[in-house]
This record gives sequence, C-alpha cells and structure tokens, in this order.
Amino acid sequence: MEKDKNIRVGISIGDLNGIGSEIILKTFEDSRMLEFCTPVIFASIKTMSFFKKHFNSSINFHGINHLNQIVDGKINVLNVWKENVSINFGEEDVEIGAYSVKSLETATAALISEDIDVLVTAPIHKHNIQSESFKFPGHTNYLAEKLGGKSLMFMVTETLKVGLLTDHVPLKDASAQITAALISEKIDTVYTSLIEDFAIERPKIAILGINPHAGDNGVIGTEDDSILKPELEKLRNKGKLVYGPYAADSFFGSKNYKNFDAIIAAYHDQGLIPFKTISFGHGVNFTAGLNKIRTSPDHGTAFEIAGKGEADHGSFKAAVFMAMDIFKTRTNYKIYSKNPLKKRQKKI
Ligand SMILES: NC(=O)C1=CN([C@@H]2O[C@H](COP(=O)(O)OP(=O)(O)OC[C@H]3O[C@@H](n4cnc5c(N)ncnc54)[C@H](O)[C@@H]3O)[C@@H](O)[C@H]2O)C=CC1
Ligand SMILES: NCC(=O)COP(=O)(O)O
Repeated sequence: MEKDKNIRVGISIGDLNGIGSEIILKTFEDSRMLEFCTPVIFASIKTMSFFKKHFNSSINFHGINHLNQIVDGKINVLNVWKENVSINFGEEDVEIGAYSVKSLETATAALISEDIDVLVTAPIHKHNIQSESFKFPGHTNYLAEKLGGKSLMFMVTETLKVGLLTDHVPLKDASAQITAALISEKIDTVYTSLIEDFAIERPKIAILGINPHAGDNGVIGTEDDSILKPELEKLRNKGKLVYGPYAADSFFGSKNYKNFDAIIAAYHDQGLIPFKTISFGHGVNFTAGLNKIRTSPDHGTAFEIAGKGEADHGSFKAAVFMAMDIFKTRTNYKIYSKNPLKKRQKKI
C-alpha cells in the first residue's frame, strides 16, 4: 500500500467566478495537507496567482506544463491555458464556464491515464458549462460517459449515505425512468460501493418510496407496489439486506435513517434535501460505481458570496479526505479479494 502522501489528488477548478478557488486555497493553506496528499490543480499559474493575490493567501504554487513534472510535497498547478482570464466574481458568464470544462476534461484525461489517483471537482455552474460540444447537466453524467462502470450519485459522510435512483432529470421524467432494471442496478452499485469503498461487510440498505406515503397500497400511485416492492423481494431472496419502501416524509425526522448503512432515494431532491439539511458543510458528493474515484463538495458555485472570503471550505476538505479514504479502501479491497484467506479444511 502506498503512503498517503503519495496519493495524487487532481482538482478541477470549477467556475472561476464562483467560490471554487477560495475553498481550494483555504484547504491547502494548511501545510499539513501536503503530508497526506499531492494536489494537482488543473487551471493556470496566472489564474491561481490572481486568486492568491485577491484572497491575500500565503500559499505557494508549483507551476507545471506537463503531468510528468508533478512534485510531491508541493501544490502543483498544471497550465491548462496560458492566456489571462478576466474574472468577475459572482457573474454568470458562459466564456468563464468554458474554462471549467477545459479544466474538467484535462483532469479527467489525467485520471484515465493514472497521472492522478483521484479527482476532486470544485463546483461548476450548470448553465455556464453548456456548449455545442458539452451538453452534460453535471459531473456525474459527464464522468459516466468518460469512465468505465455505471455511475451513481452517492452523497456521503461517515455516518449518512444517500444514493439516488435518478439524478439530474426533470421531476416530470423521474418516475418514468424508475424501472425494475434501474432499481436493481442502483441497489447493486450502492451495495458494492459500501463493501469495496467503505469496508462495510454486510450492508443494510433502506429504499424510500417513490410516491407520497409509498403509495398507501395504491391509493396514491401504483409504482411502489408494482415495481419497487417486487424488486426488493427478489433482492432479499438473493440474500441482500434491502428494506422498504419507506414513506420518505418521516424517514429522516423519525431518525430511522440511523438504522441503515445507506438510503436510496427515488429522485434528486427527495435525497438531497435531507442529506444537505443534516450534513451541509461537511457532506461529500461521491460518484460511485465507476472505475475511478471522483468526489466533490456538497454545494455549488455560491455566486452571491464569491470573492468575498466568506465561503466555508469544510465540505471541499472533506471531499479531499473522502477521495483518499476511498482510494485506500478500494486498493486494499482489491489486494485482499485477490488473495483471500484460505478456509481451513475440516478434519473428518
Ligand atoms: N458539484 C457541483 O458542481 C455543483 C454545482 N451546483 C451548481 O451551482 C450553481 C449554484 O447552485 P445553488 O443552487 O445556488 O447552490 P449553492 O450550493 O451554490 O448555494 C446554495 C446556498 O448555500 C450557500 N453556500 C453554498 N456553498 C457554500 C459554502 N461553501 N460556504 C458558505 N455558503 C455556501 C450559498 O451562498 C447559497 O446561499 C448551479 O448551477 C448548480 O447547478 C450545485 C451543486 C453542486
Ligand atoms: N446536486 C448535486 C449536483 O448538482 C452536482 O452534480 P454533479 O456535478 O456532481 O453531477
């Protein structure tokens, strides 16, 4: 197993007019971070120097033009662009959004080529990233296309983990997308991630109902009875500890969520509202199910506070540590599952 400090953490810069730069600077101003990892920021040394000056930061960067120039123990900045960029904090600007895409694309290529071990993404602005060549609603959907595996939006802290059946889809389309095959795929991804990424031996998973009160036996929609329940029954018969569907409205207030290793919500806001209410400031958005590791903070560009020095970097820092933890747990899982302990033969 490699030492922590050798884990190369690639960081895409996000929307330059948002709070991404501030939370990155605040995280790595603590020089102890370099004892745990080697950060590689995908941006440009000119742009990062602008941020350093703006935020009056004492941080030191190591500018590089090629990934083979990464130096451990330094905060590496790869020059993804060379030109000066005009940054106006808090402004929605599609030209600025294009830089977040350049950063993300270069960082993703580095993740695929294994020049970095994990990717931590600073927040992008979903409207500003749209172009003829980039039509994804978010990182999760982009990475699902670029990397191997089946992606799952998994919002995680040490004590609360919420996965989604559907993520960036309009509410009017969400229900139609929930098929037996999707339920089975997403539960499987959560189950595997809990074992391989979080070292939980026998995961216990709860599923929230699709309709209000999980349909109340067909009074308020039939999908819970016709699609969700039979699928859960099948998985239970295969030995998986999956329970539900639970009425979503009271599930978190009643603290029932504490009885499970993970909860699966039917759609974005059903899962993210309770998650962010409980974990804002330290929650992490992990793209599970892929062959590479990507995390991000649980918040967006926060334009209204950008450039003001008010951004809380807790969630970004948690995303860095979570990515490294998952990297180590996954690496260990691969090692142990390749060489399982031999079962002792019974003497007859
Ligand atoms: N991973 C990503 O790239 C994400 C991107 N977004 C995108 O960000 C943009 C803005 O989204 P919003 O819905 O406004 O959510 P937001 O998370 O940017 O802001 C919501 C509220 O939380 C506050 N806030 C957020 N982060 C904070 C921090 N670190 N410290 C202190 N206060 C903080 C903001 O000031 C605002 O009041 C949208 O385009 C959205 O799609 C949203 C979530 C994640
Ligand atoms: N609600 C999470 C979010 O908007 C971030 O999405 P992604 O960029 O991680 O796909």
